[in-house]
Amino acid sequence: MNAFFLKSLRPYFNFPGLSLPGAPGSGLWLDEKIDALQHNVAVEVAAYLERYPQTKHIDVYLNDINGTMRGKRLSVESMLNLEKGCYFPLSVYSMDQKGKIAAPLYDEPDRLCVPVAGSLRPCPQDPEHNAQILLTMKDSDDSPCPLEPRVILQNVVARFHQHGLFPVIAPEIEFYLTGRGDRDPQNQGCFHMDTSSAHTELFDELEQLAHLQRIPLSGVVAEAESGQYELNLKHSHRVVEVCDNVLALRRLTRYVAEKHGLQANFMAKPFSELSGSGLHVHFSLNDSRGENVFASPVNALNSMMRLCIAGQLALMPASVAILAPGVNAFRRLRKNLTEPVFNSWGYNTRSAALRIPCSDEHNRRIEYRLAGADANPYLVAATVLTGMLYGLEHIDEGDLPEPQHDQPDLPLFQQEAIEAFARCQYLTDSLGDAFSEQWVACKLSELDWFERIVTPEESHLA
Ligand SMILES: NC(=O)CC[C@H](N)C(=O)O
Repeated sequence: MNAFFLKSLRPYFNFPGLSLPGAPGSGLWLDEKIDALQHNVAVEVAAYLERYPQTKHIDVYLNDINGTMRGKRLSVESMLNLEKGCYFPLSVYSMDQKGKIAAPLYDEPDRLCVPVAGSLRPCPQDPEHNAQILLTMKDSDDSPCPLEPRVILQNVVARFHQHGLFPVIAPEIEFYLTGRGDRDPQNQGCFHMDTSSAHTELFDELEQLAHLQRIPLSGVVAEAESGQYELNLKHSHRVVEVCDNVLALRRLTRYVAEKHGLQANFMAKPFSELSGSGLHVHFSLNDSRGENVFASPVNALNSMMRLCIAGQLALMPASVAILAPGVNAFRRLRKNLTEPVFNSWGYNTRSAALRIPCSDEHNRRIEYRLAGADANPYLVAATVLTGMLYGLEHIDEGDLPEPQHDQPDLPLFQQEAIEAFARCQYLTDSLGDAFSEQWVACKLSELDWFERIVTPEESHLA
């Protein structure tokens, strides 16, 4: 990390024992290192098979750039050799939302994919007989694959860790339950307790399976619209793992809904007249002792927090292309009371993209509300954290904005958002050139496909 980062960090936050550059030798850093060393896939498999002796199959999978799981089901025998990994084509990371290879890579090479330690768990479908494990792809020289969103997030998080800072995140994912004719007719608005009880069995099963999969689901809330709900995940400094869990939870929710004759819809704007669905993420920063660096009175937010807010705002126009991954996500970014159309920050307001929720000082955090429920959580976290790094590295304290609305201007159409992303070298460098090129190619290909479709509504216009 460059000297500039250190220059801007030092005056604002001096915690004892900070040794730069490199790892502080204690606290959360060590905690994660010890954990990684203790994890051994062969040991994990043996313990799993002891606990689930009836296991017949294992799903091995990668999460692609759109957050779609891609993998295969193997027989239980393959579990015994799991640590050796298996091969998938690199083009898994060039696929668009429809699974089409949008940006062909030279030679279509296969790459070795190895299991992510600690990710072996029962599959939601028939957990006694089916297991699942997340894979991570290696590049040709055995280094982590730069096109993999999980790796991209790991790299961004590592930039904080090098300086003894530990991002903490807590996601909230909105979705609609649809199916049985119309949406749930009993809905009586936000937080209505009887609304969730209309689906008691479904949510009970979701909770049980989430527990089985070690997904720390901390709440289910009825949202503003009929049939709309929000799933809350517990905050954690294991940022990458939290994002693994968001994707596992989306899959789990779809599965449980289907079992109950319904569909879980994670589109950002499934119904033109109703509120959209967001992936809101709460961000804070811990020091190596686990203390929240943002802790400060609400009317006097400290400089670290204000620099992070300013950085997030500065990079927001370029970030939209990642936070809104398709045309549908842009339909959500329109004027409405609660969707974050005001590209701004504010206290306790849901119309701002960055909201400072009510909390005590020690839980002070930024809720980043712009991403759609369909966004890839690894990329959302990597992008928003890059904004925070930008603030810490490049923004002067004198430039910190007061709470405001309608600043900065956001690109509200996908084409211009993609262009703004491609122009922002700080963000494309942070996510990696190879990935950024793939993303632009995939998104342009999806947009091209979409714009060729003639909708029935158009015929009424001629
Ligand atoms: N309760 C809320 O915060 C509503 C959020 C809104 N559904 C969105 O799309 O972001």
